[in-house]
Order: sequence, then structure tokens, then C-alpha cells
Amino acid sequence: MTDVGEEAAAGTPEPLLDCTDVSISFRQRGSSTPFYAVRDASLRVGPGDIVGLVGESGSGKSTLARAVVGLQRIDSGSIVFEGKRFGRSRTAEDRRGIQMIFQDPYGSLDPRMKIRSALAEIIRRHTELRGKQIDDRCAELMDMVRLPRSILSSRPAGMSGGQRQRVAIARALSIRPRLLVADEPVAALDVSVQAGIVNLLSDLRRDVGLSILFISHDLSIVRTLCDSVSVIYRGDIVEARPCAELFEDPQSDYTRTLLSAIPRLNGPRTEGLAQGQSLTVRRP
Ligand SMILES: Nc1ncnc2c1ncn2[C@@H]1O[C@H](COP(=O)(O)OP(=O)(O)OP(=O)(O)O)[C@@H](O)[C@H]1O
Repeated sequence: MTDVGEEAAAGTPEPLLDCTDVSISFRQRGSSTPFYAVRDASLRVGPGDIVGLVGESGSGKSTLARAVVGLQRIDSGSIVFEGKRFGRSRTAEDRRGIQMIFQDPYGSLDPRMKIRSALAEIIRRHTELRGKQIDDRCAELMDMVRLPRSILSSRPAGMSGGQRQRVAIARALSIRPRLLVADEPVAALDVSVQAGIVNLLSDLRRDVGLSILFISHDLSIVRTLCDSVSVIYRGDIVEARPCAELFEDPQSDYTRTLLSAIPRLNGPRTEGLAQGQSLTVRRP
């Protein structure tokens, strides 16, 4: 096995996140045989990378993502983040490094709480900032996610889906994670709103060096946003390659099936997201 020193000397950066042979099972009612939702899955995210994780419904994407953030126990394998292997429990510092956003941002936002209070609470809990420093940080976060600062005085209930997802991103960023796990973050949004969120994630990688594990069943978005992509099928990662290579020359039968099921992918990179609408992502 190559050690980190040799890798660095060879010019290969140490991955930020390195999952190796991760298996996750659930008990099945009425059976003594466990059901493996994830089986020997390996996944790497480099510093500043956006990695897509794609697969059909029930293939194990969310289960693996939850394991990465520490919400799901793993049976075997390892999850190493910034060179540290996570054990059964994680420290507060471990948890700070990886934050997650979900398809439904309501899940992480208290509908009764003003955005300023929700952000202030998490900033106070996880950082040394106090008083005006917290106000300044809240304002800065609104700028980062391109929301007007006046939103800080609103409650989630009065906001659009896209605004709520931006607030969820601001909340995740408030404690300066190095990795954002985004589980279907645009699946519930209108196509026009999706493009704004995808552009925002791309800009956050460029502006603050955020690394992203982007989970989606929408291959056209993954192709537009991600540097590399892992394809998961029934808990197995069947292919993991740079995006351009995978879309041009898929190696596994399952990836070929996924791609052929979406004829619009045969068009140019930014065309045809849905019925003539285009998803234009600004590249750094
Ligand atoms: N807590 C659980 N108990 C039992 N089975 C579970 C549990 N969580 C997930 N599963 C099963 O594990 C498999 C993978 O589910 P998972 O949610 O990870 O898939 P997914 O690829 O994220 O699907 P989707 O795109 O529909 O969200 C599914 O068969 C699901 O029913």
C-alpha cells in the first residue's frame, strides 16, 4: 500500500474523504438474513472535488451518504476523513467537518424559527463567535448563498422551496465544513430553480473550496456539475470515473442502461434538461 508521503511525492493528493469497502445491512422482518443496502462500496472525494453518486431509487445512495455523515452505522469497511478513520462515535470536531443537506430542506429547519435565530443557534453551539460577530456571520452567509439579508428576519414557512434550500445550505456552511453531502438537493425544485442551486454549489466550490458529494438520480445535472461520478447499483459501486469519461464511454452494463434510458443526454452538455430548458452552469 502506498503511504501518504509517497502519494504526495507522486503528485496524487490525499483524498478528503476515503470510504473503503463499506457494507451496511438492515434486519429484515421475519428473516434471519440481513439485507445489504450497501456492499463493499468504495468512494473517494478529493479536496475541492464535486463527486456525483448516482443510481436508481433504492440503490443505497442515501444509506451510504448517511454513513459518511455519521447518521448510519456501518457493518464493515472504513470511512476516513482528512486522514482520520472514524470509529463508532464521532467527536464534535468530526461532525463539523461534514455537513449534509437534503431534498426537503424543511427537515433541517424549524418552521417557527426566524432564519437569524436558527443560524445563530448553530453558530453559537459550534464556534467561539458571539454577539455582533454572529450577526456579521449570518449576513455573510446570506451573501454566500445569494439571498437578501432581509431573509434573516423571515421564517421558513413564508419562503419558496429554492430560498429554503439556500437557507439549508447557509446553515450547513455556518460551521465551515470541508465536505458537503447533498442528498438530492434539487429533486423537489422547479427546473428553473434547480439551475440556481446547482450554480450556487459550483460557485461555493470555487469561492470557498467546498468539496461536495452530490447524490442524484438526475444524470443530466450530475454531468453538468460533477468532476467524477460513482454509479451504485443494488448497493454495489459498479463504476467510478471522471464524469467526461463515464458519459462518453460507460464501462458497466448498468451504467449503459442508465444512460440509454435518458436520450436527452446524447445532446450537447448544457442542452435539454427538460423540454427545451437548459441548465447552464458557470464553470470556474
Ligand atoms: N432503516 C432502514 N431499515 C431497513 N431498510 C432500509 C433502511 N434504510 C434504507 N433501507 C433500504 O435500503 C435500500 C437502499 O435505500 P436508500 O434510501 O439508501 O436508497 P436510495 O438509492 O437513496 O433511494 P432513493 O433514491 O429512493 O432515495 C432500500 O431497499 C431501502 O428500503
